[in-house]
Amino acid sequence: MSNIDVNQLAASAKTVEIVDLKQTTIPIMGEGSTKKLLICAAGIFFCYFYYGILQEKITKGKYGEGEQTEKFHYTLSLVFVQCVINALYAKIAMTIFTSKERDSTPNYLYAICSLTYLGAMLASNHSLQHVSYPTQVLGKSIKPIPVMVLGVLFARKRYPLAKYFCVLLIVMGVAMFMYKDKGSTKKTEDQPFIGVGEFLLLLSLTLDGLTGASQDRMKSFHQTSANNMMLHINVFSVLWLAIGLLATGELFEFIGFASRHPIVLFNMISFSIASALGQMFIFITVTTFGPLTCSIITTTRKFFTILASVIIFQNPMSAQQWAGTSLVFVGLGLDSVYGKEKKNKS
Ligand SMILES: Nc1ncnc2c1ncn2[C@@H]1O[C@H](COP(=O)(O)OP(=O)(O)O)[C@@H](O)[C@H]1O
Repeated sequence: MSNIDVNQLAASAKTVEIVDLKQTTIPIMGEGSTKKLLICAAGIFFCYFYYGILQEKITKGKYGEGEQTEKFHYTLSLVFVQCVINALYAKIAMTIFTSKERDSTPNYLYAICSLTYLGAMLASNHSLQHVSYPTQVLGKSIKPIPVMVLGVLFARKRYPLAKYFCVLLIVMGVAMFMYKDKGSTKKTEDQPFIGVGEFLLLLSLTLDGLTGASQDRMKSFHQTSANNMMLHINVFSVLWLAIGLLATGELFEFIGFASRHPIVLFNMISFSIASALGQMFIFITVTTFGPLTCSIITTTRKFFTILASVIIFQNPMSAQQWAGTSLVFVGLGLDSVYGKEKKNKS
């Protein structure tokens, strides 16, 4: 990405924020912003595609040979490295592009948001130790629903009725597309209905919703910029994680693990660079179009990635997957027409 691109994105983010505040509580989609939305979506798709591959490689990979084989269970350390690199990236971007940005966002809002953001990431990363990667992706596919509901409850967001309907169609479509009935792995009677993995996914979704609500508040009441949001949320997260790493003793266990398997460091740093680049687009989307639009992009990203691989490798699609795909496209199509208010009359 060239310097000019980043500057243009940042400048255009600012413009839309100002227009948004004056005229409406729901993002306006002018021609320029549609282009920007597509650039952000493409950036999120590309960076998080690589992010997903590395996440699975790190958390599900086997380290060592034979009896010496070890599993990776250092979620705090992984998210710590990720947040450090995210924060560094935001700081560099601010120094180079927008050093004079004023920020009226109170620190307590950043502190709360970083706790929920971090909790959501830790819970979803940790769930991978209890459920498979496809199950985690399926569970998190309903993310726009908690983001929308908690935004309405805690950030006084208001959406047209059509928006609720479109979000429901998209989420149902993605979930239908992802869901695979595993007939052979039936639950036995003494297995609980909700296991640890499912509980962690529910927790992660709730925290995603609360993160969205606090970001909605920052956007509406403080016009927080993308770089400021990215920097402060990650710096607070680094602080919480440093406390967690020391309190649990994971830091020392992880240092031992990394010295036995140094490849993990390389993968973690590549993962974090993909995360930082992806987060830049995430925060531009959040501060320009709001956390709900962002969660729709991140959710449909997973769907489109799998759909692309099905098409590229010419795998057959089940009737359920066709139905799911149709729902997603109908939902996205209707959303682009009816899901937003053109202008606030007041
Ligand atoms: N609203 C947001 N604010 C900050 N970071 C976000 C937001 N949405 C997503 N992210 C970042 O992007 C990562 C991937 O998000 P996503 O694709 O929705 O997958 P998941 O939440 O299932 O891990 C998150 O772990 C987080 O680091």
